Amino acid sequence: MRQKTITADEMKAVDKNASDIGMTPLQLMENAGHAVADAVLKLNLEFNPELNPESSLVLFFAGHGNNGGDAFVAARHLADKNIRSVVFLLGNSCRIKTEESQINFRLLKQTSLITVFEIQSESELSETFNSFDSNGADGIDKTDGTNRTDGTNRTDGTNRTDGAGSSNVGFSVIVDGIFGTGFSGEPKGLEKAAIHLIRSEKQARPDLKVLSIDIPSGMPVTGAAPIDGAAVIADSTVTFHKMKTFLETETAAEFAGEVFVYPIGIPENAEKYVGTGELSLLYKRKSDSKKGDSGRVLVIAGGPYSGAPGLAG
Ligand SMILES: NC(=O)C1=CN([C@@H]2O[C@H](COP(=O)(O)OP(=O)(O)OC[C@H]3O[C@@H](n4cnc5c(N)ncnc54)[C@H](O)[C@@H]3O)[C@@H](O)[C@H]2O)[C@H](O)CC1
Ligand SMILES: [K+]
Repeated sequence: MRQKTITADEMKAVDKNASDIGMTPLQLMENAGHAVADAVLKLNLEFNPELNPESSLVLFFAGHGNNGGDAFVAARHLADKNIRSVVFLLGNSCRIKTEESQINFRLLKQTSLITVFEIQSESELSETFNSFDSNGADGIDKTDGTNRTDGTNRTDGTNRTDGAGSSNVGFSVIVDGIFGTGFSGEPKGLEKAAIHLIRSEKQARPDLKVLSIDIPSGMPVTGAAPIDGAAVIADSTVTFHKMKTFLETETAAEFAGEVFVYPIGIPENAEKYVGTGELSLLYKRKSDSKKGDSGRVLVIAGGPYSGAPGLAG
């Protein structure tokens, strides 16, 4: 499996092989998130944390899969460069699916430059977003040095001690970590609302940069057109390890923007040798399948060694 472009399923198989030989999912997520932070910095060359650390704010939309986990890591790496981020986790943190994503979510609370909101409903999404949109960084309450993830009192713009609102700081970059390669079907509810919000904000503010992690959320990994066109339209997309087949489609040309491929430290042997990852690529038979349901095999054999071909039948 050493071709230049790979599918989402093949990427999962490589991930599994990498894990089997000692490259943990946590390490891969760390490298992926670091790559996203790097891409954000390249996207917005106006960030100048040394001269003016308050000049820019990045808004992350995160879902409950590892795509959201990459977003958490990226926010932490941006904080390392003195750049403030706001993270909108769509739904409750108890729904975060994987251990590596949970670990990185918890780490967000250890950094004062990151503010986290666990968004519970569509109305809360627009209220919280508008508290930033119209008044700069008004949604951030930093008096107690902690991040508010409790679902209370987050849109009033009061109790600021740092004057962030008066500088009218807005989001200069939105990072889309809602859905990655684990997405299927169609976006609904809060996720769908978030996708529409990102799209309408981009339309209203052409200067705003939108960066998608791995794939624009809502775009099918088959490369097919999104249902009802409900996918993020990004200025750029950061994908990992290798170019993905779905990012070379006509749909991607419409939604993904410029595509950057970042290495994330997958060891060569994870792809060179077949491992347990390949098992996931095998055709899955139905538990009630009968003879012939899963296809037919033509055995061409003969000569003195007829036992094996005979048994194959
Ligand atoms: N080697 C790599 O490429 C690495 C990739 N990483 C990142 O991981 C994601 C894939 O993560 P995964 O958890 O498998 O999938 P998602 O983040 O897309 O999570 C989807 C989440 O949502 C559920 N879901 C699916 N469809 C729907 C739907 N229509 N509505 C609601 N919910 C839905 C699904 O059940 C999942 O729970 C990859 O894209 C990269 O960003 C690693 O971090 C590093 C290695
Ligand atoms: K995404």
